[in-house]
Amino acid sequence: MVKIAVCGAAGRMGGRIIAAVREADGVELSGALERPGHPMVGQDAGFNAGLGAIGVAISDDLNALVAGCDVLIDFTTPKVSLKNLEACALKKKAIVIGSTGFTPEERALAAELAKEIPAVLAPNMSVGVNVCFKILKDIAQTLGDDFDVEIVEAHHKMKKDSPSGTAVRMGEVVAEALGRDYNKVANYHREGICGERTKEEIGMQTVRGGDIVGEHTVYFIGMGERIELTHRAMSRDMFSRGSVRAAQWIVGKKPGLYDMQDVLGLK
Ligand SMILES: NC(=O)C1=CN([C@@H]2O[C@H](COP(=O)(O)OP(=O)(O)OC[C@H]3O[C@@H](n4cnc5c(N)ncnc54)[C@H](O)[C@@H]3O)[C@@H](O)[C@H]2O)C=CC1
Ligand SMILES: O=C(O)C1=N[C@H](C(=O)O)C[C@H](O)C1
Repeated sequence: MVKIAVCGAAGRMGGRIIAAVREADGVELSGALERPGHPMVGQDAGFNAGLGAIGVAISDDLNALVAGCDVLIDFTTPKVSLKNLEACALKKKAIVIGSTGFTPEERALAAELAKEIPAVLAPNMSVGVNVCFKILKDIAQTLGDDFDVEIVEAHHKMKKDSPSGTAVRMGEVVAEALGRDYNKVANYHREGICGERTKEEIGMQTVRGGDIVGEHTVYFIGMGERIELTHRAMSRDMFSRGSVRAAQWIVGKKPGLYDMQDVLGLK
């Protein structure tokens, strides 16, 4: 039985992950964590999961929570996730991180810390998006430089980071397939007389509003034809089920930084 602790327990994802743990076989919820001072600290973790009382109180004691689990699932913020990664490394516990908005420097720190423990870091834990990551590489390589690439993502009005981690990863996959450096060719901002589009750039556009769960479209725009690859999430439950699947997979693996394509065997 894999013991899973959930960090960000009062969050939009935290509640769904707690529900997914309770529904899954072979795992149990060993703890739920929230930031110190959060109003739900001390309350039953089941309430945010829509389950009623499940007998697990939300704690703010990170070290105790890590000590009591086999793996921590963390959907919070990059800075919090890095602290949790450090805490898990100290206690040799596995971690699954879904947080997005990492800077390249923060991603490098995560990779360094993951030399001590097995860790999954993935901007999107749905099967569908990870299949998209796989086929985007083939589409980009096949079409080559004659098609302009633009990525548009849309999310709910509460999302704090932009563009989404999923959109960035899609851009990275396409850039790598085309022999480009994503950080050099990503274009996040077009305003005023900005000149003609260059062949190499990858346009990154963001839509925020309402309760959109998560939508991503990659456009391959040629002269006279266009290919569009779109993924639409209608529920957070495929992210939460994916995170539990990652948690079951990562326990016992060799130290290192893995992603959801490793978990799903898509590499
Ligand atoms: N990888 C994936 O498949 C997905 C990733 N995400 C990402 O997950 C992150 C969280 O998303 P949401 O749940 O919508 O956000 P949210 O804001 O609803 O939840 C985050 C929770 O973390 C808590 N938190 C903050 N500091 C903490 C600390 N020090 N210790 C414990 N808890 C702390 C907050 O109080 C909050 O309850 C975002 O970065 C989002 O982009 C969201 C959905 C899917
Ligand atoms: O914040 C969200 O909600 C989501 N964030 C992830 C991202 O930034 O890619 C994944 C998903 O799109 C939902």
